[in-house]
Amino acid sequence: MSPVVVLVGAPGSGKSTVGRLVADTLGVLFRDSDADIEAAAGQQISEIFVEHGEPHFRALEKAAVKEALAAHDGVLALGGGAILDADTRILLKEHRVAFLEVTLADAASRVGLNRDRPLLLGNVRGTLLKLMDERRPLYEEVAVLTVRTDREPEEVAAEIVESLGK
Ligand SMILES: Nc1ncnc2c1ncn2[C@@H]1O[C@H](COP(=O)(O)OP(=O)(O)O)[C@@H](O)[C@H]1O
Ligand SMILES: O=C(O)C1=C[C@@H](OP(=O)(O)O)[C@@H](O)[C@H](O)C1
Ligand SMILES: [Mg+2]
Repeated sequence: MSPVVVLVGAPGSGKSTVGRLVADTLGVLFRDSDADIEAAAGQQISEIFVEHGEPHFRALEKAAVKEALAAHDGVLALGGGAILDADTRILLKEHRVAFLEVTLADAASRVGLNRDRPLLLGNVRGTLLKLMDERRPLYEEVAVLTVRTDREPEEVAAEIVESLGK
């Protein structure tokens, strides 16, 4: 079993939003590694960060991604930092991965409006800039497709569906 497509990209690139649209279009299930982590831990991501720290969150994330890659055959959205783990990147090489590319301005305005992201507390723009610079090579390393997101989520989803030949 393998996901139809796996979405990676920075926070605010639209992985969760676009992933759901792609799944709806294809008539398959949608899964989000962040939601899996929250369900397994019985805590929100922000609570996990505060109570147990980022390394613990990353360990939960690594296990959640491994499990979803092996057991899910719909659309899978990962958290923005999942690709930081080298073993996860190796696993992703066996999958169809799409990188949702986002500008700093778009990411900053989208996460500013949205639910809490513990990593971005404080200086949202500065943290996003650093994180996007550091991670871009990792997103590009695992992706077979790069999709621009400076347009409506429906258009982003349509390009991904088209790339799948469906
Ligand atoms: N292409 C887009 N254009 C405008 N807003 C978007 C787009 N994609 C996502 N959003 C909005 O940005 C916010 C973050 O989206 P989300 O899917 O949670 O991103 P991610 O999972 O990559 O962090 C949400 O409020 C969502 O509605
Ligand atoms: O970029 C990151 O390190 C993170 C991104 C978040 O997911 P989204 O990319 O869906 O916001 C979530 O996994 C956690 O807050 C850490
Ligand atoms: Mg998300």
